[in-house]
Amino acid sequence: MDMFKVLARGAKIRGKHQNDLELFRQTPKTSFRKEHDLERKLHFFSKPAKRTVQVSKAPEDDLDNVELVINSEEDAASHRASHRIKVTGTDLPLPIASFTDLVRLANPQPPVLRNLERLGFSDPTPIQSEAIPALSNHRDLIACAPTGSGKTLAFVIPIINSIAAMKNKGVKAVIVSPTRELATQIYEVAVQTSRGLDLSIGVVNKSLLAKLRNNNAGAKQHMDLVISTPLRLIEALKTQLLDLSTTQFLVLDEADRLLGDGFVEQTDEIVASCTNNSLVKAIFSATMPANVEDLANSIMHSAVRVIVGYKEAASDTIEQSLQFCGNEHGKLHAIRQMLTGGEVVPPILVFVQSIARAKALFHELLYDKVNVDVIHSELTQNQRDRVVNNFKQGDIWVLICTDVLARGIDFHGVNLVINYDVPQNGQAYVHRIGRTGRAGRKGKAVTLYTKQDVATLRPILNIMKQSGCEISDWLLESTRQRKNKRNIIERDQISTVPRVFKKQRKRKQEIIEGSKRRAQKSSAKE
Ligand SMILES: Nc1ncnc2c1ncn2[C@@H]1O[C@H](COP(=O)(O)OP(=O)(O)OP(=O)(O)O)[C@@H](O)[C@H]1O
Repeated sequence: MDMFKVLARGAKIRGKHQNDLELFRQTPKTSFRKEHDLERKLHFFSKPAKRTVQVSKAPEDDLDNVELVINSEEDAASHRASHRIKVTGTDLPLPIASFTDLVRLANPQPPVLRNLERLGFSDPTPIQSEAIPALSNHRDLIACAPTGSGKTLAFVIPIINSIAAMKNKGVKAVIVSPTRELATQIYEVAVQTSRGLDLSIGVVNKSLLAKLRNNNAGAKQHMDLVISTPLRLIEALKTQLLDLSTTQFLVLDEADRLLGDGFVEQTDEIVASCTNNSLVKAIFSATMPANVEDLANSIMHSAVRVIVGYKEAASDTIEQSLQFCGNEHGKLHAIRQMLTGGEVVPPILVFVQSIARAKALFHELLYDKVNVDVIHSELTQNQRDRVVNNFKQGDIWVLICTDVLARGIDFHGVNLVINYDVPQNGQAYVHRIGRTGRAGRKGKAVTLYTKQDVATLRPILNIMKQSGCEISDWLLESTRQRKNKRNIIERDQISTVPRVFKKQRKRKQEIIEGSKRRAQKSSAKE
């Protein structure tokens, strides 16, 4: 079947692509293990089989009889070695090897176990195996694990377990994320995990703020867990609609973004608003530069530090490649070839460097009748939500985006990420390509580059090399020779209009403006 037709707007999807669509639409109802038996060797999601109690046998009844897998420091060391987990800190809690091991932690909530089973999750991922006991033991935490390795549940499970047992009033836990899309996604995970528990959970957005404003003073006492972007949270704090003086848990998701330029002052303000002496602070990300860790350590007390795999590495379920396209025109040609040549299977995410370029590429691909949409921060929140939902439903096959979707977003079954523009740095690269190859699934990522980009490829080549990709010597050599200060590249516009016509147009424009100026001058003299 011609992929051009498959990608065409409004196309009916049949035959071999039906399966891809199903995977894309699927929410994880069935056991991840069952679905992906062939992929069990992938270490981020595999574990030695040694359990005696299954959650499926009525979790509440089994809780007293659970035989723990990890009972000693030796067990812990072998678990850590087999999953490439490095843990440092003092007085470290033992990891858990199954969700039923939650029983040995403070305040296990049977509904949480039931909910995890319903979601098809029986075993914690490596980051969950360490973060859940650390946070349940009220330890500050620095956690770095690959994209798509389950970091969200690593903080949601212990928070839900803990706050469900707290009797005090006021906001008990706060999760901060850099974008609203991610905040909404975390909210959905928290709601699914806490079904059956009497908890009030909310995303801080305009409608929640309006509700809090219209309610009587008691309203704020009913928020147990709030999830928010920094700006909205600060708005809520400044207008005294929320008060974090009773908060016990503060999680910064995508912490290197929240503690980096653009957000650090706001994050600082939020940390300062959490005045409870027993506040537990945790930071999570797939990339954790040393300066971010230093910053985090300055506000933490004897933190547990967990690194799964290598810091700042791409997930090893992603097949990475580079494609040289000469110039900007070549890139447009290459993406057209890819999307219409039948080699790539949707759903596909395409990252570009700016909003203007996102819009321009969207119009070019629309012209090719590709089933494509675009998302960026100039759209209203409703428009953004609609685009995200359409992509999740499989109604859109190719989604063009800026870095607004680069972090955290968990679209199921994205087959390919195309970096139409080379990302600005290694971290952006790791997060962008991490939208595929999630939860043990395989994915592909291709980065298009031009002659102009070669100077900036170094960090990406390093990440690719670390993942075992073969990089040609000439490319390594050419990036070595250049000064690699990453700047945003001034690129030619994305357009099919040939350069010669553009020049003619420009010349015509200059002639018109020149004659306007001359006319203005002579009328001024008169
Ligand atoms: N224990 C588990 N077993 C199987 N799948 C899981 C488990 N925990 C989480 N998942 C699934 O893994 C996927 C990725 O999880 P999540 O979005 O939390 O990744 P992440 O590590 O936060 O990624 P990113 O760094 O991109 O934000 C989700 O679809 C989630 O449902």
